[in-house]
Amino acid sequence: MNAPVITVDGPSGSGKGTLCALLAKQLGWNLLDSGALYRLLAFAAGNHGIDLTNEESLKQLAAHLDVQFIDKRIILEGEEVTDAIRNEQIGAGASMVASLPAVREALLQRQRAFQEMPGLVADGRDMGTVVFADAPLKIFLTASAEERARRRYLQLKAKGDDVNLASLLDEIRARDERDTQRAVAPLKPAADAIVLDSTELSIEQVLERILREVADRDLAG
Ligand SMILES: Nc1ncnc2c1ncn2[C@@H]1O[C@H](COP(=O)(O)OP(=O)(O)OP(=O)(O)O)[C@@H](O)[C@H]1O
Ligand SMILES: Nc1ccn([C@H]2C[C@H](O)[C@@H](COP(=O)(O)O)O2)c(=O)n1
Repeated sequence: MNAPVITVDGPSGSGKGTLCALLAKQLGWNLLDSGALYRLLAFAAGNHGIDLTNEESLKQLAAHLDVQFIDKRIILEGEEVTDAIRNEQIGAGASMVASLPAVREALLQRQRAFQEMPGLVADGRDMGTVVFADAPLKIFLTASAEERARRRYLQLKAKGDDVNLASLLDEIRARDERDTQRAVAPLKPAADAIVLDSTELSIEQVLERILREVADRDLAG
């Protein structure tokens, strides 16, 4: 029997990562942060001097990406990059490499390998539409661009970064445009996804709502 999967897709800053980490912890399930793979590829491309539009080289790099996820740490080619991949520049680079079909294909099996017992919470853009299209519970988490920029601003400010709300809003809109308009696996809700707008919901309210859906489907045993 395949391990059950809960997919959580949505635009940048909608709260997917926060929610998925809480959900996986609460259920005792595995967690896939698929965006981290695209971020790692963009970061590795920088290390190797590969242009973010060079599909053939990026495909090769993606197929052989030397990465380890150890607890909450991410090690790329022997170097800890857990924090280094979490900025808007790498996010924009990730969004660029993610628009290349050969790159997406090269990362597919690596993502599917996370589907292990007792279950998987999968965070991304195409988890419910492509990677785990048979998942029994699919969530599409969204929020207004203004609220997502505000959240990102608070998050980066708390880290001590020098940030500007207007620029963050522009970056979020540009990333939304690229992620939703690309030809392959664009960001969109799966036909059978539950669409949750978190603009006016707390993290706890979103978690509670999803746990209710898990219970209704008897997914957690
Ligand atoms: N419902 C919410 N209310 C208020 N703040 C929230 C809510 N959900 C998430 N946040 C905060 O918003 C910020 C962005 O959340 P998070 O990183 O989980 O988004 P994301 O969708 O995973 O973004 P990305 O796809 O770019 O990684 C975090 O600081 C998080 O604590
Ligand atoms: N399943 C996925 C996950 C991520 N991406 C791309 C698009 C995002 O802008 C970028 C970074 O993702 P984040 O870490 O911000 O969630 O990676 C994708 O195309 N498909």
